[in-house]
Amino acid sequence: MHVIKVKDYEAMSEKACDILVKEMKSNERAVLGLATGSTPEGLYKRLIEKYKNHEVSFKQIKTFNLDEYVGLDKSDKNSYYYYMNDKLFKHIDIPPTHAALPNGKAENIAAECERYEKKIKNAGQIDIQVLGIGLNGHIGFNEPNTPFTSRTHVVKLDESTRQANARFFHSIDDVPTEAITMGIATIMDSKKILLLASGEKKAEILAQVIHGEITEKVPASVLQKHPNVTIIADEAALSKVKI
Ligand SMILES: N[C@@H]1[C@@H](O)[C@H](O)[C@@H](COP(=O)(O)O)O[C@@H]1O
Repeated sequence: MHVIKVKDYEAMSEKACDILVKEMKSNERAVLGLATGSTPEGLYKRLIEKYKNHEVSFKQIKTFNLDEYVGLDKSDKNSYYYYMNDKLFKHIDIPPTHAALPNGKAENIAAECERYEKKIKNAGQIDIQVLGIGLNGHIGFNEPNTPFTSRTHVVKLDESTRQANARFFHSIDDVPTEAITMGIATIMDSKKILLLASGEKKAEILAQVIHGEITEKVPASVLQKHPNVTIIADEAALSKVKI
């Protein structure tokens, strides 16, 4: 794992943007894996700037998001579909058919998981997968004890994850109980992985991910086994890591 320590959230976003732009410049048909949450918002703002300054085009880029809540409509402000459209897609020239998320409103969720996994496979490998990290070490919505061999599947969300994400909803009762997520093996198939972390509240879990045992109890610890992982984290998030 290559760890890049930066000063703060802005510097993390800047560095992540540089890496994605470099990838898109070297391969205009790059396949990007994208994440939601607060962490990548600064990255998306910068990518929009780069697009507006004609430095990059997304016309031939394909994207796959990690996850989506089950049961939320695309028009629901808390769906990841809405988030991605609002924070990135509607501001750039990506063809809507190239920007994929799991469909959390599919009638048959199991079939939807299979369809999504196949769609990723058909696009070839994901060139760079962007990840945030949950406080319990989840990546995508792969909660602790998800098998490392998992493919896209439906998950029951941890109470701690629902609590952590409740800030976006009216109340905790409105937070969905299930989600569709790329599996850990799906994520590990990516050629490169970029894990972003900012803030003191990520310090404990990040230390476990970098120095701890590789265990399904800490889903992100699997990244130690991936040949090309870059962690970009700020000083606060790395405050418990010796580097
Ligand atoms: N499913 C998402 C994850 O993909 C994300 O990494 C995590 C951390 O979110 P944040 O970046 O807001 O800390 O939250 C959610 O649960």
